Amino acid sequence: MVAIDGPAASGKGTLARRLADRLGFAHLDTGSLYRAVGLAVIRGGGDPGDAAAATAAARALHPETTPRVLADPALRGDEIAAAASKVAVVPAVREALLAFQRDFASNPPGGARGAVLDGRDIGTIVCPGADAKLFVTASVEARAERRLKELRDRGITVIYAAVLEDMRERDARDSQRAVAPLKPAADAFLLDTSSLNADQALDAAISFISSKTGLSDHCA
Ligand SMILES: Nc1ncnc2c1ncn2[C@@H]1O[C@H](COP(=O)(O)OP(=O)(O)OP(=O)(O)O)[C@@H](O)[C@H]1O
Ligand SMILES: Nc1ccn([C@@H]2O[C@H](COP(=O)(O)O)[C@@H](O)[C@H]2O)c(=O)n1
Repeated sequence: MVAIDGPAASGKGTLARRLADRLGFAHLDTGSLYRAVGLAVIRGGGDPGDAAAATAAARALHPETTPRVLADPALRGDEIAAAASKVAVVPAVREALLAFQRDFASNPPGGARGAVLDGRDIGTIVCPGADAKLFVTASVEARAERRLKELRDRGITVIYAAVLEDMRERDARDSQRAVAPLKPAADAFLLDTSSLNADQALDAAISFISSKTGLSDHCA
């Protein structure tokens, strides 16, 4: 099992998807779970900062329906990212989402031979016994540039300064919260992608994972 953590737009999701593909593992983007809770609160007319509403929404997610909920394109907006980081500070929300993540890691769906989970607390809390842990990072400016490009490619009008400010706010909320803050596990491999493209990041991750676990390409 491979655990990948890191801040927003560091490239951890891209890396996790590509690694899972190369290794023949199932992939879970755990940020989508928090986004689903934030979206449910907003759709219910509530405030993502309301701990009771967030807890009720997290407890209402059921394993059988969760895969469909996680595929909702409405999860991808920046408003939902901010809502996700607000519900994520609530300990009862995190507790409610833990079993689904751990079950995915230990029983990967589709008969996959392993799992890659990416998020903020995978190596520290969700799967502290992971076979390999990576902490993917990049400068906040590089991450804001990436997110800006991504949003503009989707036809969304946005300015760099606003994206940078959102990124800083989310970084602060994620790394300063009391429960499961964003931080590298003591035994994580630190991968700074500021000056790496996605292929270079994948190569660096594969060589770390191979040295740590002996796992190699699914196709090799
Ligand atoms: N190494 C890289 N170099 C440049 N751009 C990258 C790199 N890796 C990913 N990207 C691009 O940066 C953007 C953010 O990447 P990605 O979604 O993988 O980040 P993330 O850490 O999962 O973000 P989030 O936590 O917000 O979901 C995407 O548009 C992606 O294509
Ligand atoms: N393991 C995780 C994953 C995510 N979060 C929170 O959700 C927000 C959205 O995550 P993305 O990866 O989709 O950007 C994120 O800012 C975190 O607040 C989390 O707490 N733990």
